[in-house]
Amino acid sequence: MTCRGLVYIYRLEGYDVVALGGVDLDITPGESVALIGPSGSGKSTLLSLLAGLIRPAAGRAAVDDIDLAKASEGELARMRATTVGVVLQGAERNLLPYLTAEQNVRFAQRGSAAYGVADMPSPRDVLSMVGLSIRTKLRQRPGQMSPGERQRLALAVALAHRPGLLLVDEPTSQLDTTARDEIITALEAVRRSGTTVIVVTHDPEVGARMGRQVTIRDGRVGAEGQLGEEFALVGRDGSVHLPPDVLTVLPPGTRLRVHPLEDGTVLLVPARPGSTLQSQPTMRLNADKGWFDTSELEVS
Ligand SMILES: Nc1ncnc2c1ncn2[C@@H]1O[C@H](COP(=O)(O)OP(=O)(O)OP(=O)(O)O)[C@@H](O)[C@H]1O
Repeated sequence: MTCRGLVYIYRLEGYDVVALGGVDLDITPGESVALIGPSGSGKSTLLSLLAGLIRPAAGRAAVDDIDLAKASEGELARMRATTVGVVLQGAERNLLPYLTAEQNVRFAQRGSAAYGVADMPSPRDVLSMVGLSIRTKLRQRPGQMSPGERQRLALAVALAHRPGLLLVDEPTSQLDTTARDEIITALEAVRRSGTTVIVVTHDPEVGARMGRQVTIRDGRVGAEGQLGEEFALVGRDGSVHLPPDVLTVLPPGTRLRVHPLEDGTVLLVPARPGSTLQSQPTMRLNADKGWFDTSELEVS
């Protein structure tokens, strides 16, 4: 999955909302990625674009070999039936209320079979991956299930055709910690099966359990985390989104002097009148590793 300079604009009467202002992102097969970031930053919009539910206003987005800007509606519907599984926010939106759990999965498989997908797992196997394969659960309708079970059923429906990419929007909102942990366990099982997982989440625990965390801020990729370490990214235009803790020291609008040092470190020093390195907060960039080390922030 690749995005280059991806832009999306909601056109409202009288004004436009730029939800994505140039997203650059590559996700390789088998990765599990959490899209995190403040409310309104563009996470759900990015997920909807990757699902082919809305079209980019500019830039490029591709899932496998499918160009999401150029593909026809039919090609996008085929993509969702064959290679991508989508779980929209709110489990109920993904389920048919009058069908049992097993029938919901079977119904989704019928849709994929119409597009030529063969060799799909049995509904029980799919439901087993999300921990819902006991006999009583198979026969329950969504309305008879707990909120966490409904959410896991929505995951199963999205996984029914064994997609290579699973897109999930806020799977744990309004769930208690037990139900949340069961969702995380299910997502980890999906990842282990080789499916790429992209999850929009506000839940730090879900974020931490995905292999990679991508922060979306103001419609762009703001920072990345991996193995507990946060990375800031230099964009294609040379801009850098600073992590929130750094922004408290170097707020938006701060003019910076940029000092590349011989050891590969770059110092960012606020250009205040009469400032010296000793009297100003200084940000240190490690050019070799490409990250900001916030622990080296010198505030004197
Ligand atoms: N249907 C819509 N019409 C107009 N503006 C919208 C619409 N959906 C989202 N927006 C705006 O686009 C921007 C990005 O919204 P989006 O829902 O993608 O953010 P988000 O990071 O997913 O937020 P949240 O975490 O609250 O779900 C916000 O400014 C939002 O108000």
